[in-house]
Amino acid sequence: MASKVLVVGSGVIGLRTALELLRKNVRVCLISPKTPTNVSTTSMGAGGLWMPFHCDDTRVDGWALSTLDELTTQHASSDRNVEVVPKVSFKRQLMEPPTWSKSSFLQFQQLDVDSLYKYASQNNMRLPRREQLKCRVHACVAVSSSNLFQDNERNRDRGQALGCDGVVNCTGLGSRALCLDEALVGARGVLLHYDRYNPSLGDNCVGGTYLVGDEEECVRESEREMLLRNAQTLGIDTANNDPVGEWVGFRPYRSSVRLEIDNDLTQSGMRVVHNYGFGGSGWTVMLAQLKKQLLS
Ligand SMILES: Cc1cc2nc3c(=O)[nH]c(=O)nc-3n(C[C@H](O)[C@H](O)[C@H](O)COP(=O)(O)OP(=O)(O)OC[C@H]3O[C@@H](n4cnc5c(N)ncnc54)[C@H](O)[C@@H]3O)c2cc1C
Repeated sequence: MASKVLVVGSGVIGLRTALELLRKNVRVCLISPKTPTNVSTTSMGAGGLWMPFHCDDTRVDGWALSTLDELTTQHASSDRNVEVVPKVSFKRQLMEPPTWSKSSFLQFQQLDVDSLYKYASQNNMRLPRREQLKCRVHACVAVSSSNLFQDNERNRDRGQALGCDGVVNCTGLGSRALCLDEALVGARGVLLHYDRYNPSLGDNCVGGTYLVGDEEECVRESEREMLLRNAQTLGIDTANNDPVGEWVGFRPYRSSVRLEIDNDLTQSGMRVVHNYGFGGSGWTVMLAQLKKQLLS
């Protein structure tokens, strides 16, 4: 087991990785260009709900269910970090009940909706409050492929200068440039926030549109209109209640999550583990994604 590890990235995946390592008495140095509570990061802006979503990796359902088990236990012990909030999903087609719908806690049910969308499903999701992820970031720096992952000599020197003997790469979509990973694409999503635009508290949000490969950073009028219609269906009086915020984010989508030891870099003397590509499910799998052997 490494004695001090450099975790790169302070989204939900980087923070959970850091926490797991700390629990194993490993010292952690966390670096990121943005603080964990910065709402412009994907993890902070996202809905933060438990639901496997647009992640094709077959391992995701298992990770999601074990995360759900742990959240259920935390909720039963009145852990205030886990909330149960209603969530309604609108579908154009009747959906097959997913495997996780059998969980009695989630109370999954299909609803008939007489609106733009023919079907909706409802269940009780849990939102881990994001205050729990506030932590001290060691240094606010961005690393680039040339200074961390490609120049092995400098990589080793840099790691040794920080006193680290391992690196976990949790840079989400940043890995596209960092690792020149062309399999990683942004899946754009738009959210409208009602009541309070305070992502550390459970606000009402509508959205989570999904468009793979769309890099547009502004909300389009057509999207806003569609989300407002959904908000109306949910009973929000949109005529007298403007959204207090809107947000565009990019899910780090990859057909399979990259969770592996980088053998090439590790041979050069610095053990590097990649941990990214969780698409629309980063929060959902957060308690289970890091394989035990990767932590050994
Ligand atoms: C609209 C929308 C709604 C969503 N809703 C949900 C939901 O309800 N439930 C759910 O489970 N998931 C949801 N997601 C998906 C979820 O947000 C992502 O799966 C998750 O945030 C990915 O976390 P991450 O830590 O891998 O990446 P990120 O949160 O993007 O974190 C990456 C970190 O790496 C840092 N970084 C990047 N490049 C570098 C670099 N070169 N050097 C140093 N640091 C770097 C960044 O600053 C950041 O700190 C949603 C996403 C969107 C867009």
